[in-house]
Amino acid sequence: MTSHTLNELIAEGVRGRYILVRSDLNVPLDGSTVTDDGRIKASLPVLKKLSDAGARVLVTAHLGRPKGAPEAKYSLKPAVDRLAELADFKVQLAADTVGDSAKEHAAALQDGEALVLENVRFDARETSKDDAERGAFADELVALTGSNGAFVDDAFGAVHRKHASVYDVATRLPSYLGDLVHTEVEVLRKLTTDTQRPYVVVLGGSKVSDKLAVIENLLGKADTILVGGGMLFTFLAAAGHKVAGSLLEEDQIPVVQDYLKRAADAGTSFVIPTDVVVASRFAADAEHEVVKADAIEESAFGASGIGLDIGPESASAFAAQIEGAKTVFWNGPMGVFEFEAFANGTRAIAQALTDTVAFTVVGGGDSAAAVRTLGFEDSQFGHISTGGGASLEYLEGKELPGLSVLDR
Ligand SMILES: Nc1ncnc2c1ncn2[C@@H]1O[C@H](COP(=O)(O)OP(=O)(O)O)[C@@H](O)[C@H]1O
Ligand SMILES: O=C(OP(=O)(O)O)[C@H](O)COP(=O)(O)O
Repeated sequence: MTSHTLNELIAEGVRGRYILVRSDLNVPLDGSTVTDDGRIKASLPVLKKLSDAGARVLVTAHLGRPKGAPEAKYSLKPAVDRLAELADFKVQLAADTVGDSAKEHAAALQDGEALVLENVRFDARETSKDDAERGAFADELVALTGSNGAFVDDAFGAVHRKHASVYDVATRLPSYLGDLVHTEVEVLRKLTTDTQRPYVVVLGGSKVSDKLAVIENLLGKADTILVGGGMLFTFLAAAGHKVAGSLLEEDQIPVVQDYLKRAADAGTSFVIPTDVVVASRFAADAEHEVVKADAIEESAFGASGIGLDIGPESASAFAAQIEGAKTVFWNGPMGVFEFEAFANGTRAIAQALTDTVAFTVVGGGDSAAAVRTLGFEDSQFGHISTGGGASLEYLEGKELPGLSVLDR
């Protein structure tokens, strides 16, 4: 990758210029409280560097997956409030993304100040598959930078998204690689060019179809894939088991059956949980019990039971695999760790990663939040990446639109 860097932009001079920065401020919230500010802290250095150099910083970011229209629960306000607390320069939030509020606040911005535009995904054009629609939105974002603007992509967690604020703005402005993206890519490059084996990949979380797609290119690259979190139920269903009310992507069952068929020839083995924690409902205080993975419907909750964590036997089996590994990449919590009763699987995996001598990388907003919430320190892991899907797609060897668009 031979992109222009933020330091080159600073050397060119940014005082008084509008610099558009894509950050990843997609943090977990409990109501309006940020429960893990890791991504905000990781985004701050680039914003500060630009502020210190006198730029007028326009920040774009997304939060959650709103459906292309404003929705109060997806406002960036909690994230921006936290950013403003941490920053030693003025940070404001516009009430819209490219509307009157954004234009007025941008026009009033002083050197060294930052304005965060409201959630880019409040506009359906941000994520459109139609190039012209995304382009029109990108034009409106770029117009806020006046005649001498530039773009810095610092949102590592979103580099795998061909979205207007990630990709299309970079085709319209002189564009630069942010320091966070640079650091993340350097670590992952090392992991892919000099992979020490056995190489174990642990997958979980709730973005099931995104992550199932990634497995295609991990076959043959990873020695072992440990399957937990929401996706494990699609694996169980693919093996012919009933999963009651658990998260299930029915249309992905044939895809998983195909992976299972090809795994041995590809030299990759899957480890699927043998026991699961099943709950009566999706709640912190739900009744729950451990059952065999092939007997989920036989729990006390019958067909309405929901699998919310891997069981203790599976957690031990996963930990043993991790103990024997030389490289471990982990994305996606093993269960609904936000509820203490269903955090044990995730805790066991985090513990195994901290106990092993292997090089360990944890990727993903919620995975990083999980290890911190459960009391682990960042320094106990080889690297904590701000991007889950992004780092998985990098490890797959896929071209990432947010990176390739910055290539000179
Ligand atoms: N069995 C499960 N059922 C429903 N949700 C789950 C399950 N296991 C894990 N999750 C949820 O997955 C979410 C994180 O998923 P994801 O966004 O894919 O991870 P990351 O942000 O680390 O990439 C967590 O909020 C967690 O509660
Ligand atoms: O949270 C994110 O990704 P992750 O859960 O894979 O770490 C990024 O902010 C990207 O969000 P998206 O997966 O809704 O595009």
